Amino acid sequence: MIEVEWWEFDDAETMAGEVAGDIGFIIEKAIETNGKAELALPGGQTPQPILEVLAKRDFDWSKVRVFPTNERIVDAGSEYSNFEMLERILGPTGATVEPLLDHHQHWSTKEAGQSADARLAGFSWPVDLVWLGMGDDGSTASIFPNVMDDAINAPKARRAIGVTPDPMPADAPVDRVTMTRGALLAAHTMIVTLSGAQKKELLEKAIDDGPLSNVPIGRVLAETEIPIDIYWSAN
Ligand SMILES: O=C1O[C@H](COP(=O)(O)O)[C@@H](O)[C@H](O)[C@H]1O
Repeated sequence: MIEVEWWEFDDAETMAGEVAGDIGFIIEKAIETNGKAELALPGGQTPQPILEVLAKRDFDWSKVRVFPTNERIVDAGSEYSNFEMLERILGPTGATVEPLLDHHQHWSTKEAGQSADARLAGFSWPVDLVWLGMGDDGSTASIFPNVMDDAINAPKARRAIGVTPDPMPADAPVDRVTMTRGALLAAHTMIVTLSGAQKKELLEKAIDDGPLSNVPIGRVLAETEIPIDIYWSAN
């Protein structure tokens, strides 16, 4: 049975302060211990207010490297890019924000996955933090329900693969690259952030179903060997 602790908040703003505080502690400890901090961060809406609070903290940001857990295969500057979002919020701090892809190249989905895999080899595994979000369908990073086998069962050494979602998510109908389950689990600390009653119910069931879960977040969390903190806000 995995070890999870839920932290519940009335609103996204209160949650942002708490999560940013906890991530700040992880960064400080990592810099103190190893002289650097390496963090895998989610895309989507939920992380943005948290990152905005975190960006106001006064670390030696030059020792912090972050990268997205997943990315949309889009041109440089696209509003769909998770890297662009991280760069916009954390770039001004002086942290190094690493893309999973060279967005100036025109990759096939498979090539994009291979390229992301090669880029991820440049980090020190396990990384200090893997932070996950969750979609309405139980997806996490860009591991989607109907097409999750390759990411869930990837060879241990494979950290990223290309993904064609089926169906395509309406809010960003493009192919992706995602960290594999093996890479997502290679972390000193793992947290999940989400909001809304429907997602809470879905995640509780996914955790209860464990390795038999039919949604990606359940299949990923079922294999964790470290305690997981789950931060949830009602809205
Ligand atoms: O598309 C994505 O969405 C999920 C969930 O995002 P949210 O807006 O519901 O918080 C996110 O975890 C993933 O990294 C992102 O690419």
